[in-house]
Amino acid sequence: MAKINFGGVEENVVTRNEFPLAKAQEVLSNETVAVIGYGVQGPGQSLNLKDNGINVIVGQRKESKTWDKAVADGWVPGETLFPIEEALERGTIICYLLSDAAQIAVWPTVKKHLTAGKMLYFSHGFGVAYSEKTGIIPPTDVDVALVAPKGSGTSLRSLFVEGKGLNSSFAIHQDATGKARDRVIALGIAVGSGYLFETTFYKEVTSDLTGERGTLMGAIQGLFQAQYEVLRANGHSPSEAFNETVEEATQSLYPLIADNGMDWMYANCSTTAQRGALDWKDKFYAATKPVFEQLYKSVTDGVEAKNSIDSNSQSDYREKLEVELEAIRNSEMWRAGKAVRGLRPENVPVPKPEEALV
Ligand SMILES: NC(=O)C1=CN([C@@H]2O[C@H](COP(=O)(O)OP(=O)(O)OC[C@H]3O[C@@H](n4cnc5c(N)ncnc54)[C@H](O)[C@@H]3O)[C@@H](O)[C@H]2O)C=CC1
Ligand SMILES: CC(=O)[C@](C)(O)C(=O)O
Ligand SMILES: [Mg+2]
Ligand SMILES: [Mg+2]
Repeated sequence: MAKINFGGVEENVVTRNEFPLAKAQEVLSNETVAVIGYGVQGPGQSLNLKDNGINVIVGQRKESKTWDKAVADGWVPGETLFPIEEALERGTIICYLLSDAAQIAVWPTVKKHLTAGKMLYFSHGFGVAYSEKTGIIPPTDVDVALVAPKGSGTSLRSLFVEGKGLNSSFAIHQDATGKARDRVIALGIAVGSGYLFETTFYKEVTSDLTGERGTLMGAIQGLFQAQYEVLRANGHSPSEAFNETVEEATQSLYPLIADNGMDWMYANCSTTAQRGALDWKDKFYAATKPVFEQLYKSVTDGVEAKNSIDSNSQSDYREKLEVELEAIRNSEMWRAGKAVRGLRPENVPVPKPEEALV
């Protein structure tokens, strides 16, 4: 493992240099990796594993949209695509990539097929860390570990195809065979991770629930909406408000942060912007820090896990979700956003020269 200094704190990480793909292929050479679930992570991880030369099969409910998607992606029924129970039977490593709520429902079936020496793999600490709520308590004679890609399965696949990779955490909950560490790191490399950092199931779930409710998803919509509404209430057009709130962020300034950090983004904006941003950042920090503290407590108190399980286990979960997403989609801000995206130069057809002259 490489020791890397992150802002003054040394951590052990694994990169493709210490653990090349060839080593991952060797570690997994006698395994059948069964990816259970073909939602968001399932396709990304299974296709990357396959393209990396790993023996992988997919287990998915028959007669579901995602079964059809798996077939469209090249998985062959009866050869590499099976109903869940058959895949569980065939797999020596079970990648449990159903939604966290579905993992609770299907657990009794999974447990039946966890014979000694197999590995149970997750991409979230949820099921095991909240075992008193989920009932997921693996038998003691199997390895239990996780690789949690820090991003959507959609990006895991698209970055892999571009020759890049998402960073992932990994954790070992149970090492029954003495090989859990090699197995999980091999899987982490083979699913297309950038670098891997070590954590525990509990730390993974508490940080992940915080991040997605916070800056990654929840906070960002709240922040965008608040600024957009203030601009609109003061007579700015939707186009102006959307460009100053979202489009400039995602198209120009956030990619600069991604490339070289916040100070570099500031340094590449005007002196006027720099002064204002430096003056106002502390006010936003002070306003939001208590909310993040409240959020973290809600996570560690188990409230967030309970809310997720309660709502995601309902049979009409998808319909209710669609109503809430529809409300966001239909808000003026995101309708304006759709129009703005449509006007990006790459989305505007180039007129033929004679038309352009008219
Ligand atoms: N969505 C993402 O990009 C990320 C997900 N994760 C974790 O990865 C795991 C998988 O998450 P997603 O890919 O988002 O799952 P998902 O919500 O897309 O669902 C995956 C599959 O579960 C199946 N399913 C749902 N209910 C079922 C039931 N009752 N019986 C049988 N199958 C059922 C669906 O057909 C689907 O193929 C979770 O632990 C999640 O927290 C981790 C990082 C990112
Ligand atoms: C994409 C990801 O890692 C999230 C936001 O934590 C999730 O989908 O659960
Ligand atoms: Mg998450
Ligand atoms: Mg996450």
